[in-house]
Amino acid sequence: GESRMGLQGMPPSENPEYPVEPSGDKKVLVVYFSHTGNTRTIAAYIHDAVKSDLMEIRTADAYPDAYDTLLAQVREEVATGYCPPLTTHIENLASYDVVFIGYPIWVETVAPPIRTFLTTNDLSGKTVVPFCASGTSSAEASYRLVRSLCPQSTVLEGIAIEASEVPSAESQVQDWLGRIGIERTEPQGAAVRITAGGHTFTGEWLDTPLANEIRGMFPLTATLGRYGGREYYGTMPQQPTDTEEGQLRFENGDITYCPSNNTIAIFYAKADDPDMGQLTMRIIPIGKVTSELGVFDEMENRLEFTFDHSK
Ligand SMILES: Cc1cc2nc3c(=O)[nH]c(=O)nc-3n(C[C@H](O)[C@H](O)[C@H](O)COP(=O)(O)O)c2cc1C
Repeated sequence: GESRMGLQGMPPSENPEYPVEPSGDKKVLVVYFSHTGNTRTIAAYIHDAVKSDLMEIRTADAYPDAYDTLLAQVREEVATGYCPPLTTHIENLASYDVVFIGYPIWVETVAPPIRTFLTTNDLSGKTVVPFCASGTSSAEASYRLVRSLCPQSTVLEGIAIEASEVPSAESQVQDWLGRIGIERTEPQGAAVRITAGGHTFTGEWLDTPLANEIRGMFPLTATLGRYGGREYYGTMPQQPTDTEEGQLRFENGDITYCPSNNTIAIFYAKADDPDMGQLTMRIIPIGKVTSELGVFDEMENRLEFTFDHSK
């Protein structure tokens, strides 16, 4: 997809990675400042867990590396409420619904570049989520500052991770995202309805070239027979052309196409069975049955199945 952010003064390697569709119908941005990389690592955990854009905030003047010099400068900046100029400019900030804001705790509060970011950008009406890397300080004062700098935003519970914990904190971050209700929602495939022997199943169809080609044949009727106590399969009424290589494993519920013998199958059981969980012919997933799979065990061994759009 197109990159949705305008960047100035940043090398190409710093462009946001994988601009992808956001979580659910919300557009999410993860923006952060990091001096020694801990906040960057947490930002990556969030970016991996949530469908978001990712952007690092850079200052016009780099902070010194020497700790004492840096500490003296940061103390002064925090005491005076100084806003260091940034080279990062997010052109379409308005289009985001949720903005994660990451920073190291510096002298008990938000690192000054974030003060600049929150002062120069309008986040009103958005959901703002603070996250930070810290030493041993509480992050509460930093959250208060975030709330006071975005009074018109909904500021959610933040997370603070101690520097030494950062490398092993991915699941902690995922738990927190679940707690605050921001989780990745997988894109929903097209809803389909499958009927056989008086039963109706609901399912999702994938958005792949092959799956779409087969969906174009709906209503698709085929006679499928039970095999191995795990699947119903049978020959397709027409042969699709847009095939891929396929795979030798399946999940229960998978609706698949097998190019070697032009068959469609519904796998309903035994994905974890040491013998029957293995395939000898490659299959390509095209959809998934989302309703109760136990029904398949009780149906006749040979049946006419109809795949159609859900009405
Ligand atoms: C100048 C400076 C001041 C800091 N002040 C604090 C502090 O007051 N409380 C704290 O818990 N950690 C403090 N730290 C530690 C950082 O919050 C911690 O190392 C953090 O993981 C750095 O994140 P980063 O790697 O993203 O820059 C300070 C670090 C620096 C460099």
